[in-house]
Amino acid sequence: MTTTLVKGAVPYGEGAPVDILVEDGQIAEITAAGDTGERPGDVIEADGLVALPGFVDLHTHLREPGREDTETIETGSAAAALGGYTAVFAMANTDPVADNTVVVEHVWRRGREVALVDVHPIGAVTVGLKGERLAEMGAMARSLAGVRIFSDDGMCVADPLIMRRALEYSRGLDVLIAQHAEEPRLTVGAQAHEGEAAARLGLAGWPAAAEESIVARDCLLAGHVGARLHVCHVSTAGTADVLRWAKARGTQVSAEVTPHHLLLDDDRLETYDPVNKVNPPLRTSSDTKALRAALAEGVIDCVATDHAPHAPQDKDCEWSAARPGMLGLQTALSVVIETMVRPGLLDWRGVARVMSERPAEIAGLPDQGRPIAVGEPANLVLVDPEAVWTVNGAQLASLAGNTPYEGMRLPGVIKGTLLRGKVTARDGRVAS
Ligand SMILES: NC(=O)N[C@@H](CC(=O)O)C(=O)O
Ligand SMILES: [Zn+2]
Ligand SMILES: [Zn+2]
Repeated sequence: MTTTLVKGAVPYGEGAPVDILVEDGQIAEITAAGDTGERPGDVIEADGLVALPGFVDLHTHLREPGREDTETIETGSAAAALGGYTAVFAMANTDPVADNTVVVEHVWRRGREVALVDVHPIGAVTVGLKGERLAEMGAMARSLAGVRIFSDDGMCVADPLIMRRALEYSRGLDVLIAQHAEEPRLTVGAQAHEGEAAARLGLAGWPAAAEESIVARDCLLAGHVGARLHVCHVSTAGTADVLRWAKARGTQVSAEVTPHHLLLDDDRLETYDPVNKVNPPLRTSSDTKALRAALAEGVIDCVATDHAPHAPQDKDCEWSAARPGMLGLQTALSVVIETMVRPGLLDWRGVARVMSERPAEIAGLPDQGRPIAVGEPANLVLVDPEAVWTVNGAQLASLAGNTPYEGMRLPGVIKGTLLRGKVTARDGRVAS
């Protein structure tokens, strides 16, 4: 039997510190700090640390297979563990695309071998992400990988009839379609959010309505066929309004926002530094404000990183040639503290809700996002809420270094992550 004693942590940052005894992957005892006698096994000194359920990321790009020069399942899993994650969903836009059982089973198996975080492959909705023919969703759902989320992320399922059919199948299979909402006809050649900043810099604009119109359409389609829908990386105030309306009329829709869309805005364009290029683009400061409010309110259900590693040659080039995307796994919590906890929009219970509980519920993971209570799986993250750190892309576990937070001082340091009782990260190092 493996035993770990977490000493002096404060679950959800509420009340008196406790000792949490973990045995065989489960929380076996919770007692007032100091009351637990000598125990054999590992001890984690967690005095004053906030204990939260391990985070669940519904949107991660791990780049294996195909771009192992930028991230592998192993390096991405390390970044996830260091970021406090105990489960991640790996997007299907790999090379080859995860549109068949061979690829999703590879990702699943490799994730198990690395064993730093539960890696759940997302299957593609359409063959090759082309938006033309549905992929074999049923076969992927029934495979060893047990795929439960399907997405063409990177591309929008733009054809309304294909989207309708996908939603109908998803209902029958009890899986979830996650849409990258972007009407492609409205974003041809687009480089940045369509607004003042892009106009001044002469960058082709990416209108908010390209996102909002697809979200509205998909909510109507999901309601019509009685399916669930998940909206990836919500980036505009208008999308939050559409979601509020759809939820009020009973649509089964959930949505995520990325840390970068909560913190950064199109003021960043002034530098022309492609590290700030991302899809959907950084919007205006009034959008970030509306997204924070929508997350606090529950109109946006959760935070997902859209961790998108890119090689230097694909990022350190002229703006129009650069690939969109930014790293996110190791900075997500700090950005959520900065944008949501410090301004008083969320307390630690709220952080647990948006980073762990809601994503686990949306994905249907029975053993993640669970309460910190006796008998529950020991998926835990220990956070020093007062500590501050300086982001350095080269020191992050990802193979790529494209963080938009380079040099920024951010609050909140992750001191430990436990996956079913096994320590996966401790004091900034991945457990071997
Ligand atoms: N977010 C991004 O800018 N890029 C993602 C694709 C995506 O999430 O749409 C990627 O795969 O690089
Ligand atoms: Zn996307
Ligand atoms: Zn993505």
